Amino acid sequence: MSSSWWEIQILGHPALEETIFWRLENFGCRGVVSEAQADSCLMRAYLHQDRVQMLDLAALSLWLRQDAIAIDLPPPGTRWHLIEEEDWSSSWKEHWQPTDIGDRFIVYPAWLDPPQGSDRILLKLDPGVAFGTGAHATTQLCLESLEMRFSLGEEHPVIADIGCGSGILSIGAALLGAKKIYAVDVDPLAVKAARANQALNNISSEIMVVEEGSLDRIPSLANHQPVDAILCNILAETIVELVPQMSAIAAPHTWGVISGVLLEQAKPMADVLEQHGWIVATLWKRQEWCCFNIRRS
Ligand SMILES: C[S@@+](CC[C@H](N)C(=O)[O-])C[C@H]1O[C@@H](n2cnc3c(N)ncnc32)[C@H](O)[C@@H]1O
Repeated sequence: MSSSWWEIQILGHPALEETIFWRLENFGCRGVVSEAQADSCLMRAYLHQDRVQMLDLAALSLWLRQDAIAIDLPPPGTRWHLIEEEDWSSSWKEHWQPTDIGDRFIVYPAWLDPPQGSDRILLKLDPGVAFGTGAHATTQLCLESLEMRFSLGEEHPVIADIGCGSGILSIGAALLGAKKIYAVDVDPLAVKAARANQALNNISSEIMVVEEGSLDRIPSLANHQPVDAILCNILAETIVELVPQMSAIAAPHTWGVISGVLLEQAKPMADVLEQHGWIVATLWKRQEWCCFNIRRS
C-alpha cells in the first residue's frame, strides 16, 4: 500500500453540508470535516490513494453536482490532490474536538488528554480510516438510543453490532454495562480500528469481540444463542437485505437500534421491519436522518 491520501475539498452552499457529508462517508472518505465560510461551507475529506481511481473522484464530483441541482442549489466546486500520510493525519486531527453526545457520553480524540471536570462517560477514539467519530447524526442517534435503553434499566444485554466501523457503538454499549458485544464489519480496516479502540478504552475481549464479516457471522460467534439487542447503522439498502437474517439471531425479547436511514426511506424501512416481525417502538429524527428503536414483541 502506498502512504498517500487524496484530500478532497468541496466548497458549496451550507444547505448541502449534510448531503455532501453522507456522500463522502459512503464514498469511503474518512475524517470528513467542515468549516463555515462567508456564504458557503468548505468540506475536506480524506481517502487512501489505493482505495480510489481518478475516475471515481470525477464521478463523485458529478453526483455532488446532481444532488445540488436536484434541490435547486448551485453545484458545489470539487477539487482533489494527493497528500502524504503525515499531512493527512495532522490535517483532520486538528479539527476534531471532544463532543458531548446525549446526556451521558463525551467522545474525545485519542491524541488529546481526557477532558477534565466532566461527569460524562469518556469514550476515547482514534477511528483511523473507519467511519464513526460521533460527528454523524446517525451515530449520535444510535448512542442516544443505547443510553435511553440502559436508563430504562436494561440489565447487561448481549449485543450484536453490525457494521461496527470504528467500534463506537460497541464501546459505548460496553461502557454502559453490556455483558457481551459481538462487533462485525465487512471492512478489514474497520475491524482493525475497532480493535484498537477497544484497547484504548480498556474493554476486554471477554466483553467485546470484533470480527470481519456481517450478520451471518453472529450465530457462530454467539454459540448459536440469540442476542438481546442488535445495533445496525448502515445504508438503508444494506439494512433491507440484512433484516430477513435478523430473525435468526433474535429472541422474543430482542430489541434493536437501526439507523443510516434517510427520512424519505423511513416508511419503506418500517414496512420491511414489520414484515419480518419487528415492532417499531419509536422513530427518532435528526437532520435528514432517522433511527428506529425496534423490538420483537
Ligand atoms: C455508517 S458506518 C457505521 C459505523 C458505526 N457503527 C457508527 O454508528 O458510527 C457503516 C459501517 O458498516 C459497514 N458495512 C457496510 N455494509 C456492511 C454489511 N453488509 N455488513 C457489515 N458491515 C457493513 C461499513 O464498512 C461501515 O464501517
